[in-house]
Order: sequence, then structure tokens, then C-alpha cells
Amino acid sequence: MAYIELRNVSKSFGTGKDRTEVLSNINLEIEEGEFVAIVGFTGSGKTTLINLISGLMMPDEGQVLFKGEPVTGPSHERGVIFQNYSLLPWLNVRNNVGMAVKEAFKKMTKKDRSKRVEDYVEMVNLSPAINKLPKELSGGMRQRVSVTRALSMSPDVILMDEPLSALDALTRGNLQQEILKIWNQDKKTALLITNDVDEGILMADRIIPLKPGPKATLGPEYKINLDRPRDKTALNHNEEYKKLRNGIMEYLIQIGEQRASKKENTYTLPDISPKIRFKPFSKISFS
Ligand SMILES: Nc1ncnc2c1ncn2[C@@H]1O[C@H](COP(=O)(O)OP(=O)(O)OP(=O)(O)O)[C@@H](O)[C@H]1O
Repeated sequence: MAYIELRNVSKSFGTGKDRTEVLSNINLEIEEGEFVAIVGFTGSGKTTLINLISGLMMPDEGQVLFKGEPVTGPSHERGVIFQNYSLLPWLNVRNNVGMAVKEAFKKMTKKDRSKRVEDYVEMVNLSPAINKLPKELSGGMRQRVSVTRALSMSPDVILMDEPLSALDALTRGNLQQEILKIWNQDKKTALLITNDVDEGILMADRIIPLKPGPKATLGPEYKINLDRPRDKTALNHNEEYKKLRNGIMEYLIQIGEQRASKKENTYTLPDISPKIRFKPFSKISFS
């Protein structure tokens, strides 16, 4: 039995002629402890996919199963790290993370909870800012708090919706390593949504492209058989990595071109119905 399973999942938005099927017939199985990355174009339905797995949205057709049971709503067993840091503006860093820890570890003593918060804040190098409000932090710092908050709850599954896309290369690299460390140490299951193929190869066991919508479906999967821990710089000289990267990029370029040519080839035909009425032949006389 797969840990997470999507069976023939479809999701539409809107009604009547404005209805758009964003995801169509998605089938996906993720094993316990696996790290899967979905790469896709902007607007292809990646967030919708994460929302369906987290339980924030329900599919129109098909089923989303977690440990064999249908997902009926959100749960802290499946922690989501969102693209846009969603912190409570009136709480400082300590309390933003603390609230999540309290929710996930209701029976933990106050002292242990406090220690856990401090350890996780330390992990993303935010200890000096622990008493600051979100408005006093930079965008990158806020995103780090958001990542910390999700990880501090120790979810069984870490669902990541482009969590690092707005960060500078250094912070991004550090957080990639922190997420990998927690995934590996605590034997988590992870699903990363990204538009960065290199990030996917660095982190995941499998990469699956999401074909652009409407009616987005999953493309062929690419297994990443590179040893861990993976070093970004060393990977650049690794033949297996180069081959894999080229293969995925070629596939994405090809489906991107198909999407563009579909758009270009949509023509509105001119009205060519005759405007002049001819007399029937019988009325023409020959002399
Ligand atoms: N609640 C909603 N109501 C109506 N349309 C929606 C809703 N959520 C998403 N959509 C539409 O579904 C499509 C896919 O959106 P989604 O956010 O899943 O894409 P995405 O791949 O995550 O995009 P991005 O890379 O820009 O974050 C878009 O066309 C979007 O407008």
C-alpha cells in the first residue's frame, strides 16, 4: 500500500462555460520515506495538487488517500510549507513557531515546548530575531520562520509548495540542506513542488513533470539514482546528473513548445459567406 495515493484525481474551478478543468486524471503513488519532486510551469496546477493532498481542497473526481484512508481535511500529520509565508503578524517568531508546536504536541511540558521552539529557530539561524514581529523581518527571514514552523510540528509528510523560490541562492541552499537533514534523520515522506529542475535533482528520489493545463496531467517520471548526500558543486561534474538534467529539460522544453504552438494555432475564421445574390441560370437569355 502506498503512503500517499492519488487515484484518477480531477479538479475544476468555475461554473458553466467558465468552468476550467485544471487537473485531469492524476495518478500518483508515494512510498513512505520517499522524496518526490513535481516540476511544472507557472499556473499549471501545482498548488492545486498540494492543496488536494493536504486536504485543503477536495477533488471533483477520484480519491486522495493517506495511509490507505481518504483525506477528508487538513491534518498536522501533513505539514505544508507554503510559497508565501503565512505568519500571524501580531505574534513574534517565538510565538509563531510556538503555536504550531503547541498544536502538534499537546501533552508536551511548557519547558520542552519552549526548548523545541528554540532549537528549531536556531536551526535556521534566527535566534537573534526570536522576539521580533514578522513586520520587522526580511522576506527571506519570514520564509525561514514559515519553514521552521512546519518542520517543528514533526509532520509525517512534508508538503512543500515552492517554499524556497523567493530566497537568495545562499539562504536557499542552506534551507535545502536543513530540509534534507530533517527528512533523512526523522525518516519523513516529502513532496516538493518546484519550478527548478536542479533543486528537484538535488533533493528528490524521483522527479515527475506536471504537464501544463488546462487538464494538466503528470508526465513520465525520472528516477534519481545519485548517491546522498548530494553536493551541488560536485553534481555539476557528474555525468549521470548532466544526462538526467538534460533529459528533464528537453522534456519540459518540448511540452512548453507544444503549449505555445497550441495557443498560436488558434485562429478565428473569417466570414466568407457570399454577400451578392446571383440570378438563377434559367433567367439568362441568349440571342
Ligand atoms: N480557487 C480557485 N478558483 C478559481 N481558479 C483557481 C483557483 N485556484 C486555482 N485556480 C486556477 O487554476 C489554475 C492553476 O492554479 P495553481 O495555483 O494550482 O497553479 P500553480 O502551478 O501553482 O501556479 P504558480 O506556479 O503560478 O504558483 C490557474 O489557472 C488558476 O487561476
